[in-house]
Amino acid sequence: MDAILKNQKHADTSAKAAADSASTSHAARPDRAEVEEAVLTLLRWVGEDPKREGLIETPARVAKAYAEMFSGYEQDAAEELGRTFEEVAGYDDIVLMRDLSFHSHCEHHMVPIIGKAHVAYLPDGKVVGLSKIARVVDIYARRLQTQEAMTAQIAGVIQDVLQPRGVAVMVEAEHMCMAMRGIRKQGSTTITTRFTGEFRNNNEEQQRFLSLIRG
Ligand SMILES: Nc1nc2c(ncn2[C@@H]2O[C@H](COP(=O)(O)OP(=O)(O)OP(=O)(O)O)[C@@H](O)[C@H]2O)c(=O)[nH]1
Ligand SMILES: [Zn+2]
Repeated sequence: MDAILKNQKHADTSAKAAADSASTSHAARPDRAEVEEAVLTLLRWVGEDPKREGLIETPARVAKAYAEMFSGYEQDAAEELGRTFEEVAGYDDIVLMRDLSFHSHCEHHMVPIIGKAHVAYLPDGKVVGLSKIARVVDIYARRLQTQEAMTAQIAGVIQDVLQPRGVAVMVEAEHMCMAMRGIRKQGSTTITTRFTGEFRNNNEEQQRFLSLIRG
């Protein structure tokens, strides 16, 4: 648990550093030409001829795709949750978003992790726009991840910023590094959970979350 928390802190710090450096200078990052050169090297590594017609534009396309798939380093999840509402007619029960699909990449092999996140919180006076929860999932997904760290990061930022009575996060995902290579187990799903506050301390609330996502 401590290790996950530390990683989470580390990830947030590095993300902040990346975001800061992105807004000030790109000194720490390679430029497009260097990235394209690296893709050329990979093409040669897999046995391709980078000069053949179909591959001429590939290094540029890969650089563009990576910028999109890893755009989470440029974004601040806490900022997304900054705008809250209090006018919800006293509603203070569970808010649950089920089946938020995401695509991420594992930090070990840089291949896809494909899955769904279920995120709930018990508001304490304020709620947040539903799309913001989905954005938080995407921000963390669009970084190199382990499923455990991503699960802890989503719960951590919602707890820190909204300060609800509790947060529950379940992530279900398939890791392509287990399906396409290595052990080659297709169709297996990894489930991770993180509970805070009442979801952690009150078994009934935790069971309610679990039965709602299964329903
Ligand atoms: N805990 C955890 N492990 C992950 C995640 N994504 C990938 N892995 C695992 O990370 C491990 C990396 O193991 P290593 O032995 O360093 O690398 P490897 O030789 O490529 O391992 P194999 O996949 O077993 O061939 C593998 O067991 C992967 O299945 C994740 O999100 N969480
Ligand atoms: Zn992997």
